[in-house]
Amino acid sequence: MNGKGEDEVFTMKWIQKGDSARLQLLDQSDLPASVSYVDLHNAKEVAESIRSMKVRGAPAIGCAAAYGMALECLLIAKEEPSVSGSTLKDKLQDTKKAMDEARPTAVNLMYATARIVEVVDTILNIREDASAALISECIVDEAQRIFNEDVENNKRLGSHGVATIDQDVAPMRASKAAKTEGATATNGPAERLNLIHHCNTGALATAGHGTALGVIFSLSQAGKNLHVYVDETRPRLQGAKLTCWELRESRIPHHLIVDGASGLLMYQGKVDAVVFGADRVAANGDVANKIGTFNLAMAAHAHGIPVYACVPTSTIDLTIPTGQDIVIEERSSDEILRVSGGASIAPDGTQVFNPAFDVTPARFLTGIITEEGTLKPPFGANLKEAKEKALQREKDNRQKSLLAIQQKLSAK
Ligand SMILES: CSC[C@H]1O[C@H](OP(=O)(O)O)[C@H](O)[C@@H]1O
Repeated sequence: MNGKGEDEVFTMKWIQKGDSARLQLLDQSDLPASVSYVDLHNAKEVAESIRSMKVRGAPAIGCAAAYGMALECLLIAKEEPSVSGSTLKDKLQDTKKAMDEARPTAVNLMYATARIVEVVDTILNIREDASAALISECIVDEAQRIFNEDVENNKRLGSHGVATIDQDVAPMRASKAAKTEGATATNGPAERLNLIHHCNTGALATAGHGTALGVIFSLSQAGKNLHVYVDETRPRLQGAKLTCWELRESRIPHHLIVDGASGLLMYQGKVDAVVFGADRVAANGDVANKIGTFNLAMAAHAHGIPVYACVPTSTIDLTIPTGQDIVIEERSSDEILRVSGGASIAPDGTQVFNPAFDVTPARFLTGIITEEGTLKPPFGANLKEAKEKALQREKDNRQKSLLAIQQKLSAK
């Protein structure tokens, strides 16, 4: 995950020979016990991998979905080489609909599949008789662009995060350190920066580097002395299983805690800031994220501890006015009743409510760290500006790919 050598673990890899392709996907449900991969050959297999959380994390889900659309288009082009552009578009829209239903809260999924359909529109507007093979080539290019843009955006987000922590948090840490005598058992030396992180938002949840964990990696790479309290994050335990695995790989000091321990740590003055990712950000700055985020942010707010949502602009959904309008995915009872699939922890017949996400009202956030910079309240106007900047950047990138498409079209 840290970009070293051929044997490095990767979240997903596109493998194509001629008109045959597969998506090699790290099966995250096996971590940390084992590192294993699955080969996916069509959109249905990708959608099932998203639904069963073999791949999870909003940006990673978006990248996988885009590749799933590319797999499907290649298969259609192979089975029906003379299919018309409009028929192909109809089939891909059906594919998008099925893919988008795999996990309804993470907007990166719908954002990515919409970009793929937009490419088809772009091509057909240039030449309505474009072949399915050519359209497939352009869709593969767009899926690769979505993947590569996510890695670059996360690194930019990480550097904004370092600047924000230096500006907002380090002075508070320094004044606290002046009052603290000696190191504490978990916090380490007084000058060390102690963060709480929720769920998993690292390279495993994205195309690379990560969002909130990406800020932590960037702080470490900048030589900051830091330590992380890792929320285990019930019920799927992404913190315990995935974040601890990534922090160990990166040799960043950390302690695993139960989600309910964050309040005590704040009460004891052991927390300098709280960072987490997002699955969808509404136009007013309300943040949908892994269940437990709201309680964490509220406790931090009550203690005057800075709270940052770390969000690529692809996760911002300006069509959703407030968090009240965000669909919250509910998952199976067994995720709560059976820890890692073991025996039930509650009496037979116990009723279960298992929302996978909650919504943190914008008023509990100190900032929203994006690749376009760190946004402070009032979030509405600032989110709109950041999204517009990102969309312009995407349009510029699309323009370059449009030129490449036109060259391909004229060469055919
Ligand atoms: C940068 S990942 C964003 C988000 O995705 C995770 O959810 P899940 O593991 O269920 O896919 C978690 O909410 C992260 O904060």
